[in-house]
Amino acid sequence: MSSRRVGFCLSDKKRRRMNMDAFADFCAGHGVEVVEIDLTQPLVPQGPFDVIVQKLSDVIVEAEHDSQSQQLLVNFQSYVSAHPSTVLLDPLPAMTQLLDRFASYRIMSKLHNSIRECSICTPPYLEIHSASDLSSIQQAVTTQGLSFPLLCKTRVAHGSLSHEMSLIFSEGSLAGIHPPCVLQSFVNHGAVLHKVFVVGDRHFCVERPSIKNFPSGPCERKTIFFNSHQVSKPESSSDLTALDEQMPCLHPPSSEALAALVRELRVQLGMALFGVDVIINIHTHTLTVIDINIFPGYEGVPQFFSSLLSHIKSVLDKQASAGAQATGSPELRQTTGGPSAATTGL
Ligand SMILES: Nc1ncnc2c1ncn2[C@@H]1O[C@H](COP(=O)(O)OP(=O)(O)OP(=O)(O)O)[C@@H](O)[C@H]1O
Ligand SMILES: O=P(O)(O)O[C@H]1[C@H](O)[C@H](O)[C@H](OP(=O)(O)O)[C@@H](OP(=O)(O)O)[C@@H]1O
Ligand SMILES: [Mg+2]
Repeated sequence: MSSRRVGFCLSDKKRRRMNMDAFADFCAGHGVEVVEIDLTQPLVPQGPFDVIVQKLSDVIVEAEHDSQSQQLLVNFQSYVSAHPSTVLLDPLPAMTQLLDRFASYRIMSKLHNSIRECSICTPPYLEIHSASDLSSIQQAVTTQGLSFPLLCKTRVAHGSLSHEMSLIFSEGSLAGIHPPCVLQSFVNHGAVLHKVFVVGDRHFCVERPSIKNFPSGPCERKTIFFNSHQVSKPESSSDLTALDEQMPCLHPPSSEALAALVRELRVQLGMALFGVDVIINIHTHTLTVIDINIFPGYEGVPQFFSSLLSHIKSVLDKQASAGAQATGSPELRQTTGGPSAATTGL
């Protein structure tokens, strides 16, 4: 197999977190050249690339209000459009939709009906688009079937501010929310989170600390403000994650249910690199999906490098055989190489 060239487009934080230099060394040993793409320089001289692995979420979010970031995004998209044989992991439109919790929660809410072989659900949630009077929010909470405690999360699902959230215990405390945001019923799950990390057709489930159980229903308790990275990182340990009373261990999610969930999400999202956060409801024992992340950290997945390289190779092999016909439209070839992933304009 001639040397394959893989470009990486990551924020500095992501590049360090992922240890991209170590991944480049790992790939070099397998005949795959990994190079870092400098978005601020012309892309053509830096290419060509067989595959580009990107997490441009920072640039996409900043492009909303910053012309320089918008130009970087336009340059990148122009390069990708002009090089249809370059496989993008993952396509920008697929990634962009997950930067908006309104969009990702709509996808999550349909899983219950699209996965028939097992029981998977998502907590009731409510989109709060703009500041509204308290009574209409309270009314909507009731009519949408949400139950206290409620979690309030920002609409933007990426970046440090997106991890600042609150646990709300009473209707009166809803006055403190800052739209645009989502309200989501808190589900007691015994302070154990199951992080499912997806890399192409492989997935890995890692157990993590999580928020403790709370009495169901409204109560006169002050809102708890927290950062999600304080409660569900491997080392997270606080009053918020320590159970107030012992409870029997819950069975982890069944491998069949996780496989069905990942299979469905890979088709729905058209992505190869994503994470799904899953909890088990302590009352119903139902597998409950609470979050989807783009290109997560894969902490606790020692197989990440080998799985990513394996996926890159499989995508390129498909590209090579599909290139033989070269009849598919360029857009269809700009996918993750996964199941008939559809791409839509940015
Ligand atoms: N509906 C819910 N019921 C119970 N606990 C929840 C719920 N939603 C979130 N949590 C808890 O809050 C934590 C953070 O929530 P969430 O994953 O939505 O935030 P996030 O910032 O997107 O996290 P990350 O990006 O690190 O995955 C979860 O790991 C879990 O401990
Ligand atoms: O783009 P961001 O910074 O929001 O991406 C986060 C992502 O939302 C998750 O919080 C990841 O954590 P895990 O789900 O535990 O992997 C973060 O990974 P990390 O290794 O950087 O903590 C992403 O940054
Ligand atoms: Mg999460």
